[in-house]
Amino acid sequence: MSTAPLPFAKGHGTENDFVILPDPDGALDLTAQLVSALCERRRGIGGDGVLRVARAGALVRSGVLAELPAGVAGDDWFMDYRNADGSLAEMCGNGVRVFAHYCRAAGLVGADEFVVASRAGPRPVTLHSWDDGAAEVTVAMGRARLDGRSTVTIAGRELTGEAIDVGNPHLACVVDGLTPQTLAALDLSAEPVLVAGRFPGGANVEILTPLEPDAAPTGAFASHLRVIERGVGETRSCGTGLVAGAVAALHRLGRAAGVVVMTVPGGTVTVTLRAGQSYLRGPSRLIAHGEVTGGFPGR
Ligand SMILES: N[C@@H](CCC[C@H](N)C(=O)O)C(=O)O
Repeated sequence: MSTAPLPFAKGHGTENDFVILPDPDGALDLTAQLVSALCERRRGIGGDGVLRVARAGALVRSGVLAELPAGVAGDDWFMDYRNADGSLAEMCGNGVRVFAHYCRAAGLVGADEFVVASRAGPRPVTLHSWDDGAAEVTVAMGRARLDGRSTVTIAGRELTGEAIDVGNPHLACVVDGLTPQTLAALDLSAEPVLVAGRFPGGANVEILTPLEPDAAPTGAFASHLRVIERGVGETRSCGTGLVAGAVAALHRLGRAAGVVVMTVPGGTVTVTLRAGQSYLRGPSRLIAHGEVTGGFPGR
């Protein structure tokens, strides 16, 4: 058990909130128990997940990573993402925006364009604006891969969606006739039931309204989305889920490219699909810095 104080920061991207742990040398024993205790909203700091900030090479040396993911360099800053239940995930789109903001504001990087490494590979970021508390960030999220259709049962209702890999697994369900109001009224408290064996590692589930022209006359589309995240439950936003939702909704129109303004309970982001690439643009907020005391559970 460690008694040394553990520095942390707290941030969120469209209210998908994270405990950020600076650990450049990858020395912290980040157990599932410690992650879930930190994310607990009454006894802990509270968060949908943890972002450990470490050099990719240091995580290989300390055994957290078996090897560098393809395209990642040892000196890259690596987003070691953990869900609130302590499980690992390959990617977190809102997390990358907050992670990039943290790295820039903390002086770990000296430029507004750099690469954030993740288990899903490198994710180039652009900070359009930033200060110690607020930033606007675009993340190049890579190619989102459609992988056939499947179903999910939520609160006794079966929905059909597109399985989509955004580095992590999603089932994005565009529901005919769903409006922002009827979406907001859905009870998503029950655990979604996926088809047995279809997603061996589980999946994040998105429910969204069909595309409509965005209110601003820019040629963009608009959609409203809610998400139930693997390893967390319903969250107020999910960046990879927003990309998956945009891909599924455009696919229904026979399109592989387009701009979609996506609204979630925690705010609004813009997803752009172009030439086989996906881009997620939205806000990041850093709201607190502190120290977890030595006697904290899990340490
Ligand atoms: N909130 C994230 C996704 C986090 C990981 C997800 N729960 C999983 O297990 O795949 C995002 O913004 O993308």
